[in-house]
Amino acid sequence: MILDDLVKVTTKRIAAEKAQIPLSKLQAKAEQLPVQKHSSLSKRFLQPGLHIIGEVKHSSPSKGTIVNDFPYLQIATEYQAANVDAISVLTEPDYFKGDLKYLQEISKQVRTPLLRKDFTIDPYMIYQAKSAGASLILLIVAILSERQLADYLKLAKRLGLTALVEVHDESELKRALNQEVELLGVNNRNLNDFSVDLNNSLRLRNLIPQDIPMIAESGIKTTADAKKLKDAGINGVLIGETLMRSTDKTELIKQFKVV
Ligand SMILES: O=C(O)c1ccccc1NCC(=O)[C@H](O)[C@H](O)COP(=O)(O)O
Repeated sequence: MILDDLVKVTTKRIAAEKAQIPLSKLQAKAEQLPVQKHSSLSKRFLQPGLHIIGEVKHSSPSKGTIVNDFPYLQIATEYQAANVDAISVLTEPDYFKGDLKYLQEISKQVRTPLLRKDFTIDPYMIYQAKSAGASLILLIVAILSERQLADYLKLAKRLGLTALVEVHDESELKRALNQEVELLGVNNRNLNDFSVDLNNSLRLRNLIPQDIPMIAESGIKTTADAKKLKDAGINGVLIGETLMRSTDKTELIKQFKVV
């Protein structure tokens, strides 16, 4: 399965990065940065309306290269001007052509909260996210043990980061809800065959307490998709490919916001 490969390459990459910048040095840097008031971000997603997380995504395992031209700073600036609630920045290099430097540079240019979109499997990556200017990190339940999930949630909280905890099915959701989760993402993409089914989000919404904001992730193409999700009580959508391929991202975001 693709997640196994992603974990493998990420483990190797992080080992190499630790050899370049030791954990102690990164930790010292991250811990001296200001801690934002915790949980204000997740609460924001509970406010009325459909919240939008726009993704800066160059490539993906399911689609290959999505766009040839990738002016990531310009894209993030456009997302901010269109008033997205957060910007997801892919930093995984091997399958998504992402880079931590995109996050670092974007954080210097925009004030919108940034999600470090990567396959978090080591606390080192959480310190990296904080140091690079992220406000949110992604924790994918499928690739974490109970212990890791609990420890990473605790570390994120201590650093003032909001964790978007991602699940794909009922059993992962159950594991997530055993923890103190403040923001839940439901991925509509089946990572075995890459098929996308928005019903995944619709089905799981009913099993998630109303006070935990839920973000539907992947495969959102049209305003009709977004409306269906909003009408089902879903608080936000994370949109990558559709925005990346759009020649008028501002207008498209405007349309998604008013479904
Ligand atoms: O996008 C993929 O092909 C993919 C494959 C394996 C693991 C994760 C993958 N995507 C990560 C994401 O969560 C999406 O980038 C995000 O939900 C946006 O999806 P989309 O709007 O369909 O680009």
